[in-house]
Amino acid sequence: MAAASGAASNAAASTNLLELNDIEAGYGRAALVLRGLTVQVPPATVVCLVGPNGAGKSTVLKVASGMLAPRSGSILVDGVDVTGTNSQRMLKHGLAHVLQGHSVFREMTVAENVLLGAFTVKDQKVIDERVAFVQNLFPIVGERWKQLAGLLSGGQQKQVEFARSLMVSPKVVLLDEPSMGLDPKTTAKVFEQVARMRDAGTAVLLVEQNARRALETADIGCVLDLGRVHISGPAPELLADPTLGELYLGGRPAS
Ligand SMILES: Nc1ncnc2c1ncn2[C@@H]1O[C@H](COP(=O)(O)OP(=O)(O)OP(=O)(O)O)[C@@H](O)[C@H]1O
Repeated sequence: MAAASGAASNAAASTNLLELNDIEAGYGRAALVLRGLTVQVPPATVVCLVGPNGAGKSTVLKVASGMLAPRSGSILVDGVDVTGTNSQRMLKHGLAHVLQGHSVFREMTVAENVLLGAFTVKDQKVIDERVAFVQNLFPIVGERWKQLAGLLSGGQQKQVEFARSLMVSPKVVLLDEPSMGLDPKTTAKVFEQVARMRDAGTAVLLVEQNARRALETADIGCVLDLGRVHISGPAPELLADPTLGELYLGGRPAS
């Protein structure tokens, strides 16, 4: 476990799909929220950001997706410097952001919701291949394809959001609190789906309040505090650390 360093800091630069290097960022004239934050996301890996309320976890995702321009530092996607790129172009570079809360359009069908994610894709054959891919990954999406999304449960709607994000064939999916508002059983299923995305080859940068549960799915954990990565390392090591458990994960690990 590394103190005050980025995730997977031993990985060579070229092996990371996303790198946020020494990022400083904040809102308007208010004080900085991120103060020299470094996070690295290798391929087919779930990296999870945990930390206290207000630590800046969602802000990291906003910077990564181009919603919020950093004041300093650099953002690399698959080795290409994309610092200062807006959110629409970030999508083209391969970063898909699944926002906090529910973002399905309830009055539209599951199909319409998912296909919205492919609005930049012109080739129908590619769209068809991706639809088959997401329907295979999230069977409920295929089963309820023609139904109104508003008729699905919260956990099923989350799968529609995941499917929509995968329609651009992203290099990295940014997931902001995917378990928000879901009961424990549904939360467990949502994390299973996150693992399935990773196993299908997509890298994930995940922000979660439900830190212990998220770290059980993640490969790498980063503890944020005071706007930078305080500690990072393999998620099982973070989970097993009694001090971290007390400070950041809501208690000691179960013995
Ligand atoms: N749109 C905004 N405008 C101004 N300040 C903001 C905005 N969004 C967040 N902040 C501030 O930035 C800081 C970090 O917020 P952020 O949402 O990134 O934290 P977080 O770690 O995700 O918190 P939580 O776990 O409570 O969701 C907080 O002090 C918050 O008030």
